Amino acid sequence: MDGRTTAVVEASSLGLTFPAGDGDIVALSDVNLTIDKGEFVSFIGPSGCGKTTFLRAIADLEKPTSGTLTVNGQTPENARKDRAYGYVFQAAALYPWRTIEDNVALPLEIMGYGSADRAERVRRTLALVNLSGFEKKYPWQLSGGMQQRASIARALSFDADLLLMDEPFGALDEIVRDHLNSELLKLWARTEKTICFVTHSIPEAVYLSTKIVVMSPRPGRVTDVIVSTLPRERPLDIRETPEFLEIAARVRDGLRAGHSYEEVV
Ligand SMILES: Nc1ncnc2c1ncn2[C@@H]1O[C@H](COP(=O)(O)OP(=O)(O)OP(=O)(O)O)[C@@H](O)[C@H]1O
Repeated sequence: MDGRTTAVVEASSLGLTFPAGDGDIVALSDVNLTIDKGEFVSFIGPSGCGKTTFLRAIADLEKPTSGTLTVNGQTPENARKDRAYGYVFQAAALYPWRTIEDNVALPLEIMGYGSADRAERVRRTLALVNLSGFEKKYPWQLSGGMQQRASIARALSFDADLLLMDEPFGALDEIVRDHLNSELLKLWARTEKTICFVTHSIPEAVYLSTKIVVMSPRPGRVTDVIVSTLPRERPLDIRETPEFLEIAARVRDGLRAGHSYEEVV
């Protein structure tokens, strides 16, 4: 961070095209977006609108083909080298032969943290996601929701300020998802991380976010950016309030406007 800006992610006229044999695929086109420190930003839109590509570009896993993208005021490559982000995938992607604590410690091992520091960080991050006491278990001994919490702990273990989460709760049933949503909000409040979160769920996006980015496909672009008027502290029953439903309706309208039903098979 250069001290002049609080922008964690800044995209300006960002475009990203994948070359393909039968014509290029424009995954992102003219994306302009600022994500400030401490924001919780959700990306919502139909399949193929470029949500994952945008997250991967922030993480320096894809290279933009036009425009500019900065992360903490730096190029994505330098931000990656600075360990600016933790990444949480849809599947927990834990190694089955490693215990939960050894899974969480893995990035720390790769980054060369000493064993005492590793142990302390594993203890602290497992406590953050309410998994204290499960250190010695193997992933298959935990429920899907607990596995996903372990993968969040792994992403948090090296203290990155930015957390990139690609549909982390998409495969979980609704009750577990509700629970993890409210836990994630508490974790966000406690840690003051900046979170970029991909989802297909309107209620999830509205419940979690300070800002909702609505995207549409072909080419992938941002069609609406909704700044939430909900308070930061959100009990689950906030989802029944008129204010919540109003934001959800605006997201739904944005999704409808960008959706071509003819192309759905
Ligand atoms: N490595 C790649 N090579 C070619 N095309 C790609 C590649 N990665 C993504 N695409 C294409 O880019 C577009 C955007 O993909 P992306 O995965 O970002 O969409 P998404 O909004 O995350 O979709 P979903 O909700 O299904 O995960 C899609 O048309 C996809 O097929």
